[in-house]
Amino acid sequence: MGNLQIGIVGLPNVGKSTLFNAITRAGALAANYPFATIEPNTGRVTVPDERLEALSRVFTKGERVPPIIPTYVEFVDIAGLVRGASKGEGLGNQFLANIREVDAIAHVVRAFQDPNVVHVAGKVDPVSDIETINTELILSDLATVERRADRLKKSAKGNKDDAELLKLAEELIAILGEGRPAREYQGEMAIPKDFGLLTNKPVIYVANVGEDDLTDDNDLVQAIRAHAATEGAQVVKISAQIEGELAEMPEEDAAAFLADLGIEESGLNKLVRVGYATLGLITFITSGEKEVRAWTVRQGAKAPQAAGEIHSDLERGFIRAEVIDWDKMVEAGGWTGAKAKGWVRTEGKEYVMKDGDIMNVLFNV
Ligand SMILES: Nc1ncnc2c1ncn2[C@@H]1O[C@H](COP(=O)(O)OP(=O)(O)OP(=O)(O)O)[C@@H](O)[C@H]1O
Ligand SMILES: [Mg+2]
Repeated sequence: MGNLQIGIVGLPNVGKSTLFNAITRAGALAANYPFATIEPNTGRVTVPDERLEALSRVFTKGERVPPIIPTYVEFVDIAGLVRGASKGEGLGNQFLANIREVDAIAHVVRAFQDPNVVHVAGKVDPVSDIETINTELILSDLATVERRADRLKKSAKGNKDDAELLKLAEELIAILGEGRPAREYQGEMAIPKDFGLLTNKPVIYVANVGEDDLTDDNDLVQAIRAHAATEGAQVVKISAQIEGELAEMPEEDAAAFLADLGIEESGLNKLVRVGYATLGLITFITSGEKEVRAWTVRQGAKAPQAAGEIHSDLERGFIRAEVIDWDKMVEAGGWTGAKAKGWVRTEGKEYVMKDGDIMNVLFNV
């Protein structure tokens, strides 16, 4: 399924680019004034996975250490949205198009009190901020679906598929028109990806706090959590500023720094992990002396589909797969040992992949 893509939204000056910089270390301009981000930016972060390191050690032969090829999550940073963005206020609306294709939305909410950083609404009120952004996303989707419905009205005559799409579009217009997100649509049709709706994507709220508030939830974070709970959405608490500092450090220093702050995991790792969980994604691994590589599939994916991630030939010509749990492979010390112990299973076309499976595909060309 390629890399998971997450679009970053939020009001101006809430810390989106600071977070994005931490992600890419690319130095997109983060500045203390609204609309610092005037170009769409895409950056990527590796999905942290200790299993790959353990396997790379297993398959090391003398000097030859197999390279680790992780999976990535891509983030798209856009300019802050203000009230009226969907109607052309500010710069935000033109950039919404840049996140219509992403898989999920990270909604950054300011939960730090710093009088030196200007808030566009003049006060820090996360629930009101969230509602402002969500309203703009809904209005933007409403405009998108209305345009689509207009086109469908012409093509629906005599075209059954388009007639069904028109019905769907009209149901969506009713929902969005009531100020509700498209994900509340309960009908039987799946909303096609090419509708390009924003409010149909899963949202993760990112509560951006100051470094003193990383351990205990401040009032602002509590308010964000309470709001997210009403939507069934996850909250990841981070300090975008601290993430920037962490991104610059060697790994051991970063671990010590996190311990000093009293937290176990960097905010970025948490965000990536929650993103995978929210979208129901799992990782499988291909592993040997040549390389140790992670791949992403949706939960429920069967072996041929997983093989297709590696190459379409492997899906088309799939015969069977040799599968073993990654920790069994580490214990056995390689394919030969694992086979001798009888730990390598033969799985067919109906096998449902599990997180942490190592797979070797046998196929016909
Ligand atoms: N956790 C934090 N604590 C304190 N200050 C922060 C924190 N996160 C970001 N800031 C500061 O807030 C200001 C705005 O940050 P940033 O440029 O990342 O916002 P933005 O959301 O990208 O804004 P825009 O929509 O205008 O592009 C910067 O001065 C940044 O250093
Ligand atoms: Mg920015």
